[in-house]
Amino acid sequence: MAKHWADFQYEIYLNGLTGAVPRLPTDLTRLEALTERRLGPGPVGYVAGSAGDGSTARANRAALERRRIVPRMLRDVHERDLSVEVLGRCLPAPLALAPVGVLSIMHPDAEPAAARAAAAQGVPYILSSASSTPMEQVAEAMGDAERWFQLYWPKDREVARSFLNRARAAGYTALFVTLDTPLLSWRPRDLDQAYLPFLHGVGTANYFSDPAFRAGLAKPVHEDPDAAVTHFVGMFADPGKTWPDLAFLRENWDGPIVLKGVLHPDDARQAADAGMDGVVVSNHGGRQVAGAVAAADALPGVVEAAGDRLTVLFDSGVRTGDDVFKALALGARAVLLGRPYAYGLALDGQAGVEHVIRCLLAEFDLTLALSGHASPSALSPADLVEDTA
Ligand SMILES: Cc1cc2nc3c(=O)[nH]c(=O)nc-3n(C[C@H](O)[C@H](O)[C@H](O)COP(=O)(O)O)c2cc1C
Ligand SMILES: CC(C)CC(=O)C(=O)O
Repeated sequence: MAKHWADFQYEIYLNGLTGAVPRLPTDLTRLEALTERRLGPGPVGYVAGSAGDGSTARANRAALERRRIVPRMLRDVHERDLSVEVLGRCLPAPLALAPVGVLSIMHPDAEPAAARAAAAQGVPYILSSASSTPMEQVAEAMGDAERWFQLYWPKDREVARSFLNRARAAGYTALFVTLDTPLLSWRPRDLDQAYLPFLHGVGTANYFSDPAFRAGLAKPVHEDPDAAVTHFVGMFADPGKTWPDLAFLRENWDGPIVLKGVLHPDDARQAADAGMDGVVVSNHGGRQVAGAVAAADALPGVVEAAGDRLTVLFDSGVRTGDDVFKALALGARAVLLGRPYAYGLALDGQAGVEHVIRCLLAEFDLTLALSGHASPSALSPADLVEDTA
């Protein structure tokens, strides 16, 4: 019998018999406000902020909220199985933790704590290139859990090649290449605080520990950290890249490659033509293009264009179990969770991230069952209506 994530609900009530209540709210939309009170203005602005006036981040939520579930009754939901196949792996639920860099500004235990939480719950963790901890150390923290690596594609080919070699050697099996960040967007919350973690050396661990990166420095990092940061800023991304450049990644990575940040159906077709394995429909949580299409509104078009040539994943705005339901009903195979787990980490370290995962999946499991479905594969757009009021 598959695990019933909804059992967490009963566990909470049972614990209540001894007077215990959850340390964090079970409504994950409340975590941001709590984090705002806990962290300094720079870090909290960085994680909670988005591009421009925040309209894309708001649109992400609105596009999910506008879609309403139409529950069905009397359909035997006693036994449920939330498992899905993603990139050739069987996942226990349609969820992975999105790559979120610089987690040490949230909590000193940073990426290893998030990775341990994901591993404990059996959920894949996608480690960011811009992590505060080198990829090898995070891999160790994950034990034998599924490891996926996110690449910010460096301008320097040798550094890119070195990252891919290191990731493979450390046991990462799938590569997520983020396309929507060739430049950092206009982010007023960060600009008003004049705060960018990288300039404080945070998020540079994979670079500063990389032999190919270090070969480009006149002096060792510890002798001239400012020069190392400048070198990092110069090579972090390359706005000159185009579709044919993907051949380099295909030649240097033999596992699945997923392009993150795809919103247009034609880009999905190009991804498939370039031999990619999947796409993440994402607008980076509203952090890149202010005024961009909401991710949930872009999802159906990408799903149609992808057909059976690509695995389609989704992120941007997922906060609740019903958001997961809606993304899957619109055609995503699984969702990536972003800010909520970073807030869980900020508020309660590894335990906070585990709490977030368990709440989200318990709520999803219950939403699925109460809507008359026993597995994610049963969902379709017909389970939703659009609230046009
Ligand atoms: C603080 C922060 C750091 C992020 N760092 C990365 C990153 O290093 N690589 C990446 O591909 N996406 C990064 N993202 C984007 C997430 O992977 C994901 O697309 C986004 O958080 C989803 O939106 P949501 O937070 O509204 O759910 C970051 C997001 C946040 C909030
Ligand atoms: C721009 C990156 C370095 C980190 C990131 O993805 C983000 O802050 O959204």
